[in-house]
Amino acid sequence: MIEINHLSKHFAQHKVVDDLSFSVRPGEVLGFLGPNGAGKSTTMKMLTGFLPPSSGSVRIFGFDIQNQTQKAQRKIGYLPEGAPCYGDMRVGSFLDFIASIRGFRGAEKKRRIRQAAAQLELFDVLGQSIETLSKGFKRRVGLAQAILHDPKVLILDEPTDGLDPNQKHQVRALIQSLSHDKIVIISTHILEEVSALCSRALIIAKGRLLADDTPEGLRARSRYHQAVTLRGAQAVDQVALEDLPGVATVEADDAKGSNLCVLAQPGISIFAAVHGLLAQRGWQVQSLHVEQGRLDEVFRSLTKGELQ
Ligand SMILES: Nc1ncnc2c1ncn2[C@@H]1O[C@H](COP(=O)(O)OP(=O)(O)OP(=O)(O)O)[C@@H](O)[C@H]1O
Repeated sequence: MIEINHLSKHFAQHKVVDDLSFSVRPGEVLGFLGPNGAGKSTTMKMLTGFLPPSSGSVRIFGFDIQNQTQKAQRKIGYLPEGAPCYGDMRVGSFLDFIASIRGFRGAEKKRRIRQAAAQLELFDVLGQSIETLSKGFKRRVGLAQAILHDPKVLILDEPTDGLDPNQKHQVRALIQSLSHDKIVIISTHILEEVSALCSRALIIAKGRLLADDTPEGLRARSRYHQAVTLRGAQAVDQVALEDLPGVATVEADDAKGSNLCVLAQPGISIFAAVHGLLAQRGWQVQSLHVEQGRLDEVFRSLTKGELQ
C-alpha cells in the first residue's frame, strides 16, 4: 500500500505539486496523466525519496519515505524520466553494480541479472557500453535495473517514451505481466497506454488532482459516451437523427459528412433508436458502433484552462 497525504512541493515561489492525497493498493496499475509541466515527475521523485516534499507525507508499505528512506526504497523499483544510467558502463557491469547495491551476492546475484536481462531481452548488448545504445535499449536497461530486485512497487516515469511500436508493445506486456502482485505507477502522455495498461488513472494539472477514476469511468465522462458512430452514411438525413429521443446532437466526423457521430444525452442509450430509424428509412451504412467515450476529449476538457 502507498499512502500519499497532502503532498506539496514548491520551487522558490512556484507551487508545482499542490496538496495531493491518494493511496494505491497491490494489483493496481495507476496511470499518472497530465499536460507538460503538470508536476508528474516531481511527484514521482517525492514518492521515491529523491526529492523532499515541501509538506505532506508518503508511506510505502508503512515506511515513511522521509524518515525510513532505505526501508521504503528497498520496496521500490524506479525508472526516472529519460532512464538515466551511467553511460560509460557496459550493460552487464551496470546491472552487476545495481545488483550489488541492492544487496545480492554470488549465485543469487547472477540469477537476478540473468532474469532481468532475459525479461528485457538484453543478452545481445550485455557487453556494450550504455552510451552507445539506442534510446529504446537504454530504456530497457533502465527498466531492467528497476525490476532486478523484484520490488513490490514499480514507479515508471514515461516508460515507453521514444520506443518503437514493437518495443512499446513489449514493455507494456512486461508491465502487465509484473503487475498482478505489485503496485505500478506510470506517468504517461499516451492516452492509449492508459486504456491498454491501467486499472486506474489520476489526471493532474498545475500540481492539482483533477480526476481519480478507472479508464472506463473517465470515458463515461466524455460527451461521446454512448454516442453512435455511422460510417459511409451518404444518404442519411441528419435532421431526422437529431429529432430522435435522447439524441443531443449530430456531428460530422469528416469533411464529406459521410461519417456521422450521433451524440446521446447523458445517461441515455440511443443505439436502438438510431438503428430503428436506419432500418425504417432503408438507409445503408457500412458500419455502426456505440462509443465508450474518448479519453483525449475528457483529458482536454478536464485540463482546459489549467495549461501552463
Ligand atoms: N528543480 C527544479 N527547480 C525549479 N523548477 C522545477 C524543478 N523541477 C521541476 N520544476 C518545475 O516544476 C514544474 C513541474 O515539472 P515536472 O517535471 O514535475 O512536470 P511533468 O508533469 O513531469 O512534465 P512533463 O510531462 O513535461 O515531463 C515545471 O514547471 C518545472 O519547470
